[in-house]
Amino acid sequence: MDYLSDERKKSDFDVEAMKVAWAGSIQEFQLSDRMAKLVANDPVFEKFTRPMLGRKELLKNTLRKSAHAWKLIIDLRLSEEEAKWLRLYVDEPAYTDLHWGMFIPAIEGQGTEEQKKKWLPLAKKMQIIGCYAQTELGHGSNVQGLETTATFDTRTDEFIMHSPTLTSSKWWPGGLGKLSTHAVVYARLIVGGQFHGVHGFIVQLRSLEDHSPLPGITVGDIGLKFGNGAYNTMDNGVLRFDHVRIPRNQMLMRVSQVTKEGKIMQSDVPRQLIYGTMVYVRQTIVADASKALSRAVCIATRYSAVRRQFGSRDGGPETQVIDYKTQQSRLFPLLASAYAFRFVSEWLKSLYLDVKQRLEANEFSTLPEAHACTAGLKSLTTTATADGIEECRKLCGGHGYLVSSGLPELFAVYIPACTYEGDNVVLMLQVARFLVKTVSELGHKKPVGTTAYMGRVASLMQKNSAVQTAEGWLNPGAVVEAFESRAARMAVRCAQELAKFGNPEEGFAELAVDLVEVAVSHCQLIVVTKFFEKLQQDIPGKGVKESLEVLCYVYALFLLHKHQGDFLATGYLTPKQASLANAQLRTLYSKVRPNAIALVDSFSYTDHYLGSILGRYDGNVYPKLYEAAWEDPLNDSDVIDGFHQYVQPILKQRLHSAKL
Ligand SMILES: CCCCCCCCCC/C=C\CCCCCCCCCC(=O)SCCNC(=O)CCNC(=O)[C@H](O)C(C)(C)COP(=O)(O)OP(=O)(O)OC[C@H]1O[C@@H](n2cnc3c(N)ncnc32)[C@H](O)[C@@H]1OP(=O)(O)O
Ligand SMILES: Cc1cc2nc3c(=O)[nH]c(=O)nc-3n(C[C@H](O)[C@H](O)[C@H](O)COP(=O)(O)OP(=O)(O)OC[C@H]3O[C@@H](n4cnc5c(N)ncnc54)[C@H](O)[C@@H]3O)c2cc1C
Repeated sequence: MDYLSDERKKSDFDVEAMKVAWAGSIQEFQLSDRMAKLVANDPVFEKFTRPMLGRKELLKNTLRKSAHAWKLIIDLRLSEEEAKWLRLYVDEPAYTDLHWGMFIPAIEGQGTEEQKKKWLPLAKKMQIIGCYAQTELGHGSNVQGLETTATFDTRTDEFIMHSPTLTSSKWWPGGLGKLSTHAVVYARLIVGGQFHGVHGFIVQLRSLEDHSPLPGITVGDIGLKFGNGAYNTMDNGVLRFDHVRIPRNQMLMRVSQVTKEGKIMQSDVPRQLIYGTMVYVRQTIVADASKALSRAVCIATRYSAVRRQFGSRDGGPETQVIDYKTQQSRLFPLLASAYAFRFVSEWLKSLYLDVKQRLEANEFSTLPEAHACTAGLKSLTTTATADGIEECRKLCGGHGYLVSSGLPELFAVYIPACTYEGDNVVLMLQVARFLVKTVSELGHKKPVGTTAYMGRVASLMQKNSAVQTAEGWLNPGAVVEAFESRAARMAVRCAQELAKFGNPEEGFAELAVDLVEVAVSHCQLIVVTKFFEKLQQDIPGKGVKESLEVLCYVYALFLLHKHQGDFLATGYLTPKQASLANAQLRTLYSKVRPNAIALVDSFSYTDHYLGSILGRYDGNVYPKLYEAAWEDPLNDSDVIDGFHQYVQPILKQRLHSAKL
């Protein structure tokens, strides 16, 4: 029985076509759909018991699933794209993520041709397992502050890897604790007693025979992390070196080379390329944000249509909570954000692929913008997604707090995304630096790409919004101009404040809070612009483009409402215009309402992937919640183990004193 079938009938667009729009293309949709079904129908990938497993069982279970996934990849000859979808739907962080997601990309981006030829085939056949060992106990954000040393010994043509202090212990790398045989280790290069910056080195950690740590290496897991199950399927590790020797050719040498004689040779490649793996991963994290948020939103939307509270008339049914305006005002902007992040991630991927191609051809001019976009959008989307998942939990009331809602584990797995791959505030400060630089160069350098609007700064500073009616806000030009003006005005104002400081670094530190707000406004402008640009494309299917248009305006006007202080303070909007935008937003929520279930169905998530009783496709929530309760191990017996030992004596004492 489909309890949501009435809801599904209300929609006015072609859901199958929307699935394709969400996936990006028919090929991508089919590929993803095939992998989703493959995983959902395979009992090895069951995940309901995960939160109840102890750490050792949990990790062993993850190893079993990873081995099974690898077998499927080999047996079914899955392509790399298919394998990525398979990984998504298996839905369990594992050591293999860092192997494929960071170790291999680090060698690809920073290794010489010779190094790639040697290491990549081994890694791609998984004959070695690698991780990305950058962060230390004492330093994560400040990469130049890392303490691990790699000292070149000209006599033996080797580097000596050493951890001179407790704080230099590598700390956090995923896959390091128990599984990796190798790591790309970031360390201070010391040649002839001189420090030559931080570089990556390929270091073998464990024997390929019996997996025991090699001499001089101390390695282990850093311990339990937030939440049951969740990220505890990953062996985040600690690593120390005691004068471990590696051959010279295991320093990744695309950026700088050390010769046998101990000479440092700089190639034309900028040193920032050492940070290149982070640019790649941040871009993938933006795509993951849309997946995590859409998943939470799908659960909360379906449940909001099933759940009824208050409002019964003449004994009729109560009101579906999705019909409360307050519920809509919390849920629909998140639904719109999921779509917005999906489309901006599509754009970011194409930007990244373009930069990658240029880097391969030794063309580096677009690297700073790629860094700013990946850092800023990673920060913006992960912050919004982490907050959004928690909001979805609240939108599901008490039942959202049950593990069987799927939301607690999703939240616990997701929130470190605000920290890993760059703390979100630290990353926004990088964007701010880029913007301040752009403003300071306006006189002699034409801004391009995502900062092109700064080239029109004079008019953006003068022109105010012309919107007169609520309908007036349904105009891409009006909306984009509002976001451009806000971002440009905030950036210029901040740059003017900065100029008052004799020492720019002092000014940057003092104005950091304002600078982060400038960076956020710039990143929001990117997301809004890319959503409107997406709508310029051919999007087939009845009503699909129209529904996306509604979501695009919801996303933009919700942000405008939330940050109306910025829009008003910069003088671009009047209070009347801000309130017209809010009125339009209310109207838009009413347009979303009949399509809400169809819009989340368009993510095409299987019940296995959602892992949520509240978000079941058929809406059959209550019987399934009731059934699931009885599957809890506490309900194996009517009288709980420990009752006779610890509780009964207390009860007896009460009876005894009652007699007195
Ligand atoms: C066939 C089978 C296939 C099977 C497939 C399986 C599929 C699995 C795939 C899974 C895919 C993906 C999964 C990925 C899993 C992810 C899980 C996450 C794990 C998390 C990993 C980590 O956290 S790794 C550690 C990350 N650490 C950080 O991010 C540190 C943050 N700090 C920094 O980035 C920097 O230090 C800093 C940006 C803060 C810089 O500070 P500082 O001011 O000191 O900088 P510098 O002086 O060094 O340099 C400043 C100049 O450099 C520019 N800059 C800075 N960063 C970059 C960059 N990244 N790129 C380019 N340029 C950069 C900066 O702008 C300055 O420039 P100028 O102003 O011009 O000088
Ligand atoms: C689950 C997980 C997996 C991870 N996986 C890996 C991995 O595989 N490999 C790896 O190398 N690392 C990994 N990390 C480490 C991760 O990359 C770092 O934790 C991250 O980069 C943040 O650095 P930090 O811990 O030093 O934070 P800190 O920099 O110490 O941040 C603490 C606080 O200080 C603030 N702060 C710091 N600097 C500034 C500044 N300049 N201005 C203003 N505020 C500032 C931050 O905003 C934050 O609020 C992982 C971390 C987690 C949680």
